[in-house]
Amino acid sequence: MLRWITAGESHGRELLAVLEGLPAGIPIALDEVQADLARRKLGHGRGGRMKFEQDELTLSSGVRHGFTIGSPLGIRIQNTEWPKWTEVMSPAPVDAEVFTTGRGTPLTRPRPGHADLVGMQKYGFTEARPALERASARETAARVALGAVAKKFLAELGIRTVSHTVSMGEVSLPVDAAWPVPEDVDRLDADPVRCIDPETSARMVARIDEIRKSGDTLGGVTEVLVYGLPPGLGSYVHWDRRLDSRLAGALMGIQAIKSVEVGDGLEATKRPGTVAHDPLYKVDGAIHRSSERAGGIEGGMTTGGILRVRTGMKPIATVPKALHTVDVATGKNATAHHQRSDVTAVPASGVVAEAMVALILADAVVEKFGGDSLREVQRNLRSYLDNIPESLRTDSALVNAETVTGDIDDTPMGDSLSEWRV
Ligand SMILES: Cc1cc2nc3c(=O)[nH]c(=O)nc-3n(C[C@H](O)[C@H](O)[C@H](O)COP(=O)(O)O)c2cc1C
Ligand SMILES: C=C(O[C@@H]1CC(C(=O)O)=C[C@@H](OP(=O)(O)O)[C@H]1O)C(=O)O
Repeated sequence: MLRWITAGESHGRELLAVLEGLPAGIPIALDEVQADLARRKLGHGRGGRMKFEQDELTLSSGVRHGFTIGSPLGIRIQNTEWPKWTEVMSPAPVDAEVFTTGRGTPLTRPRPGHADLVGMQKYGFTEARPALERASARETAARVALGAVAKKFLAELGIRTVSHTVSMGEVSLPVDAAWPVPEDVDRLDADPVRCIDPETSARMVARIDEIRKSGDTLGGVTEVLVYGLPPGLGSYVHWDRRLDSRLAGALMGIQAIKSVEVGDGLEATKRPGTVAHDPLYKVDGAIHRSSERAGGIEGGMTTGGILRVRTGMKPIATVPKALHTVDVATGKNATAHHQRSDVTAVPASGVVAEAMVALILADAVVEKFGGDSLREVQRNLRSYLDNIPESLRTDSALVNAETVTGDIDDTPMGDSLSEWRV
């Protein structure tokens, strides 16, 4: 089992992350983890902090001479602005009253759409600072660092991820646009909104500029695709072992994510069954599918095809044209407090989603193939694939159903199935 945990406030000293359960022998280079952190800061529409935040990374434990050693992997990411925040965020005791009121200007006008108000109610604060500090998506830097390590592990097994932006507000990628492949990662990262189609990207950028000028914010949808997965990660036997359940939980755990779709998702709910699934065909000695509508998961398990999941992000809640709220210090109607903020973080949310998907898949790999060293995992994976009987072997290459020839056996199956037919 793989376990991970993060700690750290947005304007605290640093973020901490621990990943436990990885096999030994995975090559980890600091600059590769750092590169993933840099990808998360990209994207047209991000705010001032992303320009100067350095994401100063330290690998504190679990890696020796460039390889994991099987012990918990510890990561620290220092916050560049800490010197400016040492007093407001100081862990040193001041006096009893400061526990609830804090130092610095008290934030008593909670922002709708944030953890501000309920955080105060739940934890007993009289201002929003102690709640918003941890609710902030600054924490996603720690998850992306862990995800970078998980991706290195998966890459050693031939499993590769890519993510891209599907829609920005009402501007969407055409439905027939080709899916990105891992070779597109650099091109996507170089695009201002991480969109595969230049024409749609330009429209998304223009929409962000328009929204910024009007003092508003935008949400959107990103998609993660994973190539090279074996069939059988996850399981149908129990709800919490289903891979789609685990992915959805992890993705919904990203700040501001409000929907998760697997494969054709909601689109598929509008279609009849004949055009909603992925029929099977035997061609040249292997079973092929003719479509990838299910998103590479059937019965809570990977099919061996391309895994495809989408996450929908709500618009940033710190709206410059401030939303209506109540000042809880005076009891009067007011406008929410506003500080520097992103206009949109949809492109960054795709990079975070990629990290969460990689962590869940790495966990599922450890569960299925076990192993204390990378070599052992690789051996177990090979042996599993080699032992799938000839008659059940699948090939992830799609076939064109119209070109499949030969007789179709449509006689009813044995007694047990025909009994259902009543
Ligand atoms: C990468 C990323 C960056 C974000 N940046 C901001 C931001 O600059 N300002 C803001 O108000 N919310 C930002 N958010 C969203 C808030 O953290 C989120 O809306 C808040 O935690 C409440 O959302 P929830 O109800 O889903 O928890 C960001 C989210 C992500 C994933
Ligand atoms: C710091 C990051 O994102 C932050 C997420 C965030 C929020 O409210 O979620 C608010 C902003 O922070 P600040 O209030 O300090 O400007 C973003 O910059 C980051 O992604 O590394």
